Amino acid sequence: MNAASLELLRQGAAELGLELSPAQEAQFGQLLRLLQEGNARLNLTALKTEPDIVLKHFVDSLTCLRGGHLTGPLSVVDLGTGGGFPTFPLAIMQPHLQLTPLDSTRKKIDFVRETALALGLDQVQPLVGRAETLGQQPEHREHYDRVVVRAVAALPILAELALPLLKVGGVLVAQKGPVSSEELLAGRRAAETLGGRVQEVDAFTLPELGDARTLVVVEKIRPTPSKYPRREGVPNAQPLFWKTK
Ligand SMILES: C[S@@+](CC[C@H](N)C(=O)[O-])C[C@H]1O[C@@H](n2cnc3c(N)ncnc32)[C@H](O)[C@@H]1O
Repeated sequence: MNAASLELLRQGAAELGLELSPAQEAQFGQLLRLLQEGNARLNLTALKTEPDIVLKHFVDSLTCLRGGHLTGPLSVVDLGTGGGFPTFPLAIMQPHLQLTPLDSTRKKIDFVRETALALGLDQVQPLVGRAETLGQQPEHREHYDRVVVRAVAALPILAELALPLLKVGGVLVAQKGPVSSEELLAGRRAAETLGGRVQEVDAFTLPELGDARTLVVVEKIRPTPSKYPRREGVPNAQPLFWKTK
């Protein structure tokens, strides 16, 4: 990683109250290189330049740590991880998290597995599958302390995909762009139907770029009714309390 990009990473982390050790800086440098190589083969991300990757993937992912919901020895599913975000920045900065990056696309999970191995991140255990299916399987349903999700779907869809995976007392941390009042209302209603309650809506801007972001935190307060999640594709096609596009 060049000196200017490293400085962007340090500043972005500092805004979140984080200081990178030399070992963590080296891991981010290696991640950058592996992502650029992987991208040439697999088209994992539209972001190609170093500062773009550093700000829009690394620093952006670290903002999931706002509010302190992702610290300590917690089991965390990263639902729809794609090329490994926010999993990798979280794993580097919070080594006590037990992370399960989940994606329905095998080639993405293969990349995440190889990259975790190369970075020595043993606490990252990737999984191929769809959240709708896993959410109905006893070994995954109501099994995790946290679900984190970045850039996957509208809130009512996320609520249906994520809340069944959480233990009662667990928390969904959904990182999104700007959230309209309509989406938030639908998200609140969906969360209530699924055993959750919106606990916090944290609107902020990304360091350096100023892009709008929202962290929506949903606590699971009772078990999810057994009919949720509905079968594959239905949460997206017929979102609870939300119009389809
Ligand atoms: C836009 S990408 C976001 C990737 C990553 N979270 C990021 O921020 O860069 C959305 C990812 O979610 C995955 N996905 C969407 N719906 C899913 C589901 N129901 N179960 C598992 N993965 C899903 C897709 O395969 C895709 O890789």
